[in-house]
Amino acid sequence: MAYAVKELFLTLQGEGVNAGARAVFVRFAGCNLWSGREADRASAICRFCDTDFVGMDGGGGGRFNDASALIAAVEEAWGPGLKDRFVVLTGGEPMLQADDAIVDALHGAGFRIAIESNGTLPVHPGIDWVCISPKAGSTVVQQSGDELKLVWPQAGFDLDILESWDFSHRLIQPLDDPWAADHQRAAIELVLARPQWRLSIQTHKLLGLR
Ligand SMILES: C[S@@+](CC[C@H](N)C(=O)[O-])C[C@H]1O[C@@H](n2cnc3c(N)ncnc32)[C@H](O)[C@@H]1O
Ligand SMILES: Nc1nc2[nH]cc(C(=O)O)c2c(=O)[nH]1
Ligand code: SF4
Ligand SMILES: [Mg+2]
Repeated sequence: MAYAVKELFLTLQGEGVNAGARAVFVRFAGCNLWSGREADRASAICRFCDTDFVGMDGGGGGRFNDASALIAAVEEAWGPGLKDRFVVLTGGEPMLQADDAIVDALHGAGFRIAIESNGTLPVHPGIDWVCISPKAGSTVVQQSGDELKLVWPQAGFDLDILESWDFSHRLIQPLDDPWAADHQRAAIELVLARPQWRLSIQTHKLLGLR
């Protein structure tokens, strides 16, 4: 199978429990909750996306004709060293494209694989670190994993129900938009009221990382 990748780059994981870790990011093109076109944003299921995932024209992006071509690009981005290799599959929605061939090839090259997914598709069982970020108005079928990362505020979620899902870590990530300061305060209030949750800050934005 061929894979459509918007961009592929080495950075530090900015969010969640693994924040600060060196990682190659593979941003797959396309999402099932928004077309990515601004004209469609207001009618999309997911309306607050901070990411351009349309096309294959970003740095390191392109069409990769098979898994070995994609993994070669991931290895090249990682650089020298076979230990502690770490890759994050994101997008867009990575579960539209992440398949056995990619998971097997990345594991074969010694990578620990994390994913950032909206949870509307079952996550590949071979993935080592599953981060699910649910979106109001979608049906979340992947209700287990390593971290549940809820962008906040988001109307339409019952936190008692989310707390019953099977995740090792629960994080609240303030919505980044023109009212971010208000959302940060709301997120802090939520964590102060509900100790099962922790705050996730998008540190790459603060640090000027990609
Ligand atoms: C761009 S998404 C790609 C992965 C997948 N489609 C998803 O939504 O989880 C990566 C992460 O950014 C979060 N995110 C997107 N837009 C955001 C925003 N405006 N503020 C804070 N987090 C945001 C998502 O919820 C998700 O956790
Ligand atoms: N540095 C960095 N960390 C991230 N964590 C999740 C990201 C994403 O867009 O999925 C992201 C991203 O785009 N950059
Ligand atoms: S589900 Fe993820 S990639 Fe898709 S529009 Fe929402 S935040 Fe963006
Ligand atoms: Mg991002």
